[in-house]
Formats: sequence, structure tokens, C-alpha cells
Amino acid sequence: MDAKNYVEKVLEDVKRRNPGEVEFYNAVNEVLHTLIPVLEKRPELIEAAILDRIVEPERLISFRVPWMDDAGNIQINRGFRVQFNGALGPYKGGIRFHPTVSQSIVKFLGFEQIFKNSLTGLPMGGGKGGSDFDPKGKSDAEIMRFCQAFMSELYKHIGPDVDVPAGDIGVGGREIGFMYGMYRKLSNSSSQGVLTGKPLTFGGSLGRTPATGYGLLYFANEMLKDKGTTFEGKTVVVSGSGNVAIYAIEKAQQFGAKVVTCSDSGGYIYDEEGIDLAVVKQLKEVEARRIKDYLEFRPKAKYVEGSTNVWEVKCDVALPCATQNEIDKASADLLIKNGVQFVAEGANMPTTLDAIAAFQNAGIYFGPAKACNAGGVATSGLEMTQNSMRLSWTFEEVDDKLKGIMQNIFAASKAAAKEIGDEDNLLAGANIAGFLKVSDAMMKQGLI
Ligand SMILES: NC(=O)C1=CN([C@@H]2O[C@H](COP(=O)(O)OP(=O)(O)OC[C@H]3O[C@@H](n4cnc5c(N)ncnc54)[C@H](OP(=O)(O)O)[C@@H]3O)[C@@H](O)[C@H]2O)C=CC1
Ligand SMILES: N=C(CCC(=O)O)C(=O)O
Repeated sequence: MDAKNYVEKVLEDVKRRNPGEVEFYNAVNEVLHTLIPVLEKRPELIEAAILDRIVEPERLISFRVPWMDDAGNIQINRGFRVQFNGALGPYKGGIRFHPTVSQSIVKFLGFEQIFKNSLTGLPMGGGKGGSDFDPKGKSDAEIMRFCQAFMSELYKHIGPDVDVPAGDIGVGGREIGFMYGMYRKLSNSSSQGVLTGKPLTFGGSLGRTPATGYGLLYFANEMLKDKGTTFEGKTVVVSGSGNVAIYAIEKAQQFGAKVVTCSDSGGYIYDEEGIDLAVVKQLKEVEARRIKDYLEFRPKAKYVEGSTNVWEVKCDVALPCATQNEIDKASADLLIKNGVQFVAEGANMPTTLDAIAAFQNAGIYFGPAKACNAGGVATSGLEMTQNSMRLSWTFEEVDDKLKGIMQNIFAASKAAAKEIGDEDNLLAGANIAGFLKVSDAMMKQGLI
């Protein structure tokens, strides 16, 4: 069977075997089509049914999470952990707490994580987890009780050399701390390397909190340098106002850019003078308030209620840092009409396939999530290294390693793109570079 027909066959199987899992199918579809040039050169991979194997998780765990709210009412949520591919090392990937979490969401995130983790060059397989628990509006005590209930099942399936969860949407240092405490109690083990994103007093790594946002800018800076320009004086739009968005804004401002938007699920702010990051940090990291309250401190700014479409604001660089499918074809056309030159994905799968095609057809330099936002998991890998050595590096040591990793990911993605004669197609380049290492390991480890 030739490469193109093989990819179509596997995609048909994925659709049949995973009915209704739209997000998962889209993630697989995006990757597999870019691998056709590799399979044409490596027919032995088709013979080995490598794609049939890589699209099927090694293990998927779904479990009941019962807990009691502050009013004494019993609540039931569903938890997941997908241990997608362990060929390169222990399963590694975040935990997402959001009402939209489903098997399909967790599988799309876990599938992306396989190639993202491969690109970091660190020994980490791909995994992901989460729950349909909504942390918004919950008390600290309710968050703690949920995290304890969630970990009371998950602990059976994880370990520093087995599966190492971390944060994602709705899961930050506070939640990781509660889950680590419960893991320690139930497993009678203080293996700090079992979770990353931990608070600093028990094995957390300096540099992990800003890592995803900083890493995004380190990668995007390579994209701008590749086109002979810099962030100095550029107008940047950012979506989201959580961990990734906040530190993407911080590094963009340090690079001399003017960031004019950020958002949450209630709407977005536009600050023509440039986002006041201290205000956003106070609102989001300290007081857990809504982004609309930004106007209390910056009355000249504009708040657009009920819309997260920051893409309608004219910019040079767009950095989606909220969630999946936030840039659709219409938003992409708007960005292109308004003169965007660079798009770099901080969130996971924030751009729909037709929007990506629109950017590429218009010659917009597009940076894919699995390459751009790998700084978070890379720094998690560095946290695991420090935990293994029972040592702690300085912020500068970690940040220097992060910068080097992001530059290597750009170089590997660019080289793989050049190899297929499409040197600006970083999406194909990142997929190919990530896939080659995983497929090599899978072939050498036998049919398991
Ligand atoms: N944390 C990490 O280490 C990494 C995260 N990522 C990805 O980056 C993205 C953001 O994650 P992170 O910053 O950690 O998460 P946070 O929970 O810290 O922030 C998420 C932000 O996105 C907004 N948001 C979430 N869901 C939606 C939605 N459905 N519609 C509109 N806005 C939404 C939230 O608004 P609100 O508060 O109103 O919900 C919030 O502003 C995700 O795609 C995540 O998978 C990628 C790599 C690493
Ligand atoms: N949520 C993350 C970070 C995962 C991790 O640090 O293990 C991601 O890479 O999407």
C-alpha cells in the first residue's frame, strides 16, 4: 500500500474505532498527513503498521471521582489518564480540570504530547489526564477534597518511572501540591519525581511557572529571527490570561513588543497602550478574579463582553494561549486581512485545520503547538532531573536550558521541513522530527 492510501486507511480506522471523538480525530488527522513524505521513503514503517500502533493508546484509564462539597452535597466527576506512548520514557503530560474534559479531549492532548515530548530531546513518553470537574468558584477546601479524591485512584497508576502528571488548564501549583500530598500518604513514598509543577519547598523547579510562556517566546523569537526581524516594536495579541498567557505576555514585553489583548472565558480586554501585566497577575494569580475587572485599574482600556475573539484586533504577531479551536477559518481570515505575519501556538491545538491552511496559503509563518509550547513539559523534564539528583538548579540555569531546548526544537523542525522541500512548514517539520524518534524506538522495542 502506498503512503497516501495507508494514511487514509488509518484515519478511517481511527474514525470507526473512536466514534464521536472529534478532537482526537482532528489531532491525528493533522499529524498523519504530514508524515506521508516520511512513509514514502520508509516503506518498512508501513509494513510494520507503525501508524496503526501509534494512534492507539497503550492504556486508557477512566474512573469515578466522588467528593463532598462545602454544603455537604455529594458530587460525582469522571477522571481520566491516558498513557498513550511510553517508547521514549515514562508517560508525561498534564492534568486538565475543566467541564469540557472528555475521553476525546484527553486523547487529543495525549497524542500531541507524544511528539511534543520527543521534540524536547528528554526521555519522556506521551500521556495526559484530567477530569470534568470545574474548579471555577470552588473554595480551597473543595479544591483540596477533589484533588485528594482524584489522586486516591490515580496513585495506583503513576510513578516517577511510570507516569508523571503535571498541570494544564485548571491545574496549577496549588492542585499539584494537594495531589502530591495525597500520593505521598497513599503510596508511603516521597518520590518527588512523580509529579511536576510542584511548589518549590518540596521539589518544584525554579523556572517551571513561567516556562510554557517563556518557551513560546523563545521559539517565536527564532521564527522572527529566521525572517530577519525581532519583537522590538511589534504589536502582539494574546488570548487567555492564565499561566501560559501571563508569562507569554511577560517575555514578549521583555523582548520589546506591545501586547494589547488578553482574555478569559467571559470576554477580552484591549489596552491600546499595552497590557499592564502587574494588574493581570494581581487579578488572576492572587485574587482569581475576572479579566473584566482590569478596567478598574486601567479605565482607558476596552472590555469586550462575551467575546474571546482577540483576533479582530490588528497585530503583527498572534499568540493563542487559551484553549483548543480558538482560531477558526473566519478568525484566520481576519488576522490575515489585518496584516498578521506570525502565529505561534501557546495553547494545545488552538488553530483549526482549515485556519492553519489559510495561514500557510497566505504565507503567514505558523508555529505549531507541539513545538512552540513544549517549554512547559521540557522544564517539567528538568524538574524530574533535579528530583532524581536531589538537587535544585538556579532560575538562570533552568532558563538557559529551556532557551537551548526551544532553539533546538526550532532547528530540528526547520531542518525536517527543509528535508521535504517546504522549509517554512514548521507544522510538518515538527511532526516529522517528533515522529522519527518515537517510531525508531517503537521499531527497536518490538511489537508490544
Ligand atoms: N500549563 C502548562 O504547562 C501548559 C499548558 N498548555 C496549554 O495552554 C493552554 C492554557 O493553559 P494554562 O494557561 O495552563 O491554563 P490556565 O487554566 O492557567 O488558563 C487558561 C486560560 O484560558 C481560558 N480558557 C480556558 N478554556 C477556555 C474556553 N473554553 N474558552 C475561552 N477561554 C478559555 C481561561 O479562562 P477562564 O479562567 O475564564 O476559564 C484562562 O484564561 C491550554 O491549551 C493548555 O493545554 C500547553 C503547554 C503547557
Ligand atoms: N500541560 C502541559 C505540560 C505537561 C507537563 O509539564 O508534563 C503540556 O505540555 O500540554
